[in-house]
Amino acid sequence: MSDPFAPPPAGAPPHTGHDAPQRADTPTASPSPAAPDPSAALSIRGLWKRFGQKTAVAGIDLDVPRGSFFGFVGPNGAGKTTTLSMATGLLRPDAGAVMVNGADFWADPDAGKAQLGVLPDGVRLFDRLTGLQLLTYAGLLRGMERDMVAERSEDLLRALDLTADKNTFVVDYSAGMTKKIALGCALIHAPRILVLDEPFEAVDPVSAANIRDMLSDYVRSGGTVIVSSHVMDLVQRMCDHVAVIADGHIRAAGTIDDVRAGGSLEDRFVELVGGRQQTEGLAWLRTSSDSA
Ligand SMILES: Nc1ncnc2c1ncn2[C@@H]1O[C@H](COP(=O)(O)OP(=O)(O)OP(=O)(O)O)[C@@H](O)[C@H]1O
Repeated sequence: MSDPFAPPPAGAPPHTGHDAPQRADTPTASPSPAAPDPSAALSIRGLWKRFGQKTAVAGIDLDVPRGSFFGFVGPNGAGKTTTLSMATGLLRPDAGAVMVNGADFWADPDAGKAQLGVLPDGVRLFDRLTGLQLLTYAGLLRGMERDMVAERSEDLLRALDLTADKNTFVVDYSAGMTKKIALGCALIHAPRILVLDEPFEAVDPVSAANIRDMLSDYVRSGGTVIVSSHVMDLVQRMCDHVAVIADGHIRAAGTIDDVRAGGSLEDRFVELVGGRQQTEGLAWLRTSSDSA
């Protein structure tokens, strides 16, 4: 049997790990430096995704150690959501390999998904359910016993400060409340790996601190958290590992201390991705230039 993770021979179309159609403009994968790491919670090799002419993810390699609190950062449009979507079964890669806890994810996505709790970006929920009903639905969908679902739902509602709103329809939740109930749905089956796209966006500081504590506790007990965020200070304080992505390429990855190299993560991020404007800015926006 051929090695499913072997890079394609030179000139050959990239290995997809599944039956994705090949396009003439699909990039030829550059050989990855090594096979995926089976000891990692998530190991990615040569992952590609194109949308028309736009290359969103350009053949990245990434290892997320088990038991790590892993930050995934990058500027707008860098490829974070696309990468996380391909790593969690929401989007089929054009090429490349994804290994979750040592198993080829795209060879058996259902088995992979069972190990993951996912908070996707732009989450679409069944919002005509109440918060409690939505958690119950998520738990039952994961094959959990009804008693356990009921118990964990109450625990989650308390931890997320949503108990008072448990019988409110999700459609009537604020953006932050919606984010929190979606997070609850990702947690209810106690997965070994959590993949959270911008979990703190729109969440108030007290709830965010509670969620951080909950996630830190989860990591201490052996779970792995992968979290995308734009808030460098938060990532620096909360995570032990980080990867920086820009233009679909990984610019740096490793422990927080390795990546920030003595400075702040924010300064290092700006250095790695560039983009600070040296121009005069928007002259017409200054109140002093009132030509109107
Ligand atoms: N379904 C799609 N169709 C076309 N282009 C897409 C699609 N999804 C993503 N892209 C493009 O791929 C690139 C990467 O997008 P992605 O959403 O992965 O970035 P991101 O790092 O998550 O950005 P942000 O921080 O703004 O959420 C962007 O240029 C985006 O416009």
